[in-house]
Amino acid sequence: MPSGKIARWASLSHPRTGTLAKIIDGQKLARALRVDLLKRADAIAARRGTPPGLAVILVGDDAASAVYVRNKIRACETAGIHSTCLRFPSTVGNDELLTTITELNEDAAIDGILVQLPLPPHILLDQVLEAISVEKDVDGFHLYNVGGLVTGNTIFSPCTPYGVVKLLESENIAIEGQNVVVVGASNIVGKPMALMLMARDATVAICHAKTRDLAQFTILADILVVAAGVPGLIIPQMVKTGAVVIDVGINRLPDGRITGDVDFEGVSAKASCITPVPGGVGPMTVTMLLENTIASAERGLARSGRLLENMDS
Ligand SMILES: Nc1nc2c(c(=O)[nH]1)N[C@@H](CN(C=O)c1ccc(C(=O)N[C@@H](CCC(=O)O)C(=O)O)cc1)CN2
Ligand SMILES: [Mg+2]
Repeated sequence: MPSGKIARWASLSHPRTGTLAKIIDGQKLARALRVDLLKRADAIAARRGTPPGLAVILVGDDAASAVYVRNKIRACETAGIHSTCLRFPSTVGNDELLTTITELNEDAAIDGILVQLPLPPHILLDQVLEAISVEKDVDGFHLYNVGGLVTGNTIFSPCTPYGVVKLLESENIAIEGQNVVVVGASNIVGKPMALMLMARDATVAICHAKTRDLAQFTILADILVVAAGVPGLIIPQMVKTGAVVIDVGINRLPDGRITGDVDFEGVSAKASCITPVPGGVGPMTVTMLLENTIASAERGLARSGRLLENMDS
């Protein structure tokens, strides 16, 4: 059961058409998915003698990044993934990062590599992301994988939008033919989210900081995905009755608590389904990182199996 305030709303809620939205519990789904991930990781370890491996590169001393990385490392432990965190001071040179990534690309025990964002401004972000082997790019930030979202050839989907798709699927929420409005056009959430939903035949509009009269778009959304980084941006008047509302925002309040981009209590009275913050999309982001890492290891095994077959024939 969800805890605290979430539990109070969950107990009052009823599906889809009621006056209080159903709360989509990302924590619960993440826990359920990790049971299966652990089985897949164990199967990989049994076949190749080493568990799936993830390398995380953390640069500088951003407190939030350190927390996210710690959570990823802990999540790996629960899913049978071996993880290693390589920490660098904020003064690290671009070349040192590139050398490290090259070594990790060649390391057979490492199936996934990610560079925690944001990076200090002197680091050439594009160069660093492009240095990661596309086959180990478990964040899905490499240009090849980003481009693959357009053409349907991506190897890894970026974790946050992938988590949103899983949440929608878990609730049997139809995507095909639905009007989707994505608020926020970042490279790591808004843009890939829009592409992934287009690939599932939704009609998608992307709004952003320069959009005039945001409400005229959001009010049309059957599914509203909000990743703007503006606390309380979405109020009930901006939401169609019965809409599915996915809040990807993570904003830290002065008292240390985190809140999303959606007025949760107000919008819950209008939406049919809604994700809370925390406990909605966030836990799914980390779970999809585990999924991508395990999928990478499975693909590696399939490749080496094919190689052996070719040598036999
Ligand atoms: N290399 C990457 N950098 C960043 C990513 C990313 O996917 N890859 N995304 C964000 C940060 N992030 C993961 O890295 C992330 C942020 C928040 C959560 C999360 O679980 N949030 C919880 C609340 C946590 C809290 O209380 O602080 C929730 O919403 O329930 C997961 C992952 C930017 N950088
Ligand atoms: Mg959340």
